[in-house]
Amino acid sequence: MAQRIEVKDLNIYYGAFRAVADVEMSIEPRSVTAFIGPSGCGKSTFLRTLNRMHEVVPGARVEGKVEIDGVDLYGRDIDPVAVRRQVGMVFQRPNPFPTMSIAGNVLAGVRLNNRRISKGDAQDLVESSLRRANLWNEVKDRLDRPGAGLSGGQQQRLCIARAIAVSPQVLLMDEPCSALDPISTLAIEDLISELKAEYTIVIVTHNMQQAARVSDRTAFFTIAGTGEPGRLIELDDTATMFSSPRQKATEDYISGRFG
Ligand SMILES: Nc1ncnc2c1ncn2[C@@H]1O[C@H](COP(=O)(O)OP(=O)(O)OP(=O)(O)O)[C@@H](O)[C@H]1O
Repeated sequence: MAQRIEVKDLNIYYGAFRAVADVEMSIEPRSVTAFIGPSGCGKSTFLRTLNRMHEVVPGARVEGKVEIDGVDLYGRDIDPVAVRRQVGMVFQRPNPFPTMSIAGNVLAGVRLNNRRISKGDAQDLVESSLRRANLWNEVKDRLDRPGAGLSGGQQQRLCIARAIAVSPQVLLMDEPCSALDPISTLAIEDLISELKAEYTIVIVTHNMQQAARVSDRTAFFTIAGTGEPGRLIELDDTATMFSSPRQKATEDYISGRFG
């Protein structure tokens, strides 16, 4: 299920502004890759190009290639909606549909994709997705209650259940724990470590300890100054990045001297 992502010579624009320049990157399947770097260096922008969410912003565009198992997501015949099904996304703030039931939330993506599904299959999918998101035991007796009735951490696991219910190959997470308390954060981090057995996971985080805890590989981005594009400076095994980075800019950032 998990797939390799190859980014080739990618430049990302908002209108005339080049927000991210010249990214070359391989993202390994069945692993967690963390994006770190100072505010404004383009981590979220780059993440959103990996499932074609970037182009939802008027005037936004990319040059270059993002290949998933050799297929360019920006190829001429590629349907962006199909890409977003293949590459799921979890956002900073948990965003379940508040009045929709817990079960309805899990099935929301499947229904949006117009997939016909029998009642029995729907129940099975709700259970299996919630189990994989480590939420089943907490909600199994209230599946028909609104998603908004859950705690923030539970809502975020519900969003992860919703994302995995459509069987994506890749999961993108944009600061998925930044709105959560430490206990909920640990629950999500444990979940990420479990899910990487099946998915290619990419996570943007401002929390260096979190990058060190959950990721196998870390990519450091930075900007030279205001108005300059963000650039990928270094990508390596997380243990190497945090113990002996090759670039001085990486060392300064992770040791707290910059950013
Ligand atoms: N919708 C947009 N329209 C125009 N410019 C944008 C838009 N979104 C982001 N940018 C610009 O693109 C650059 C990269 O922003 P982005 O949010 O990707 O950085 P980031 O590294 O994720 O930052 P943070 O860590 O603060 O979330 C910034 O200069 C930002 O102002």
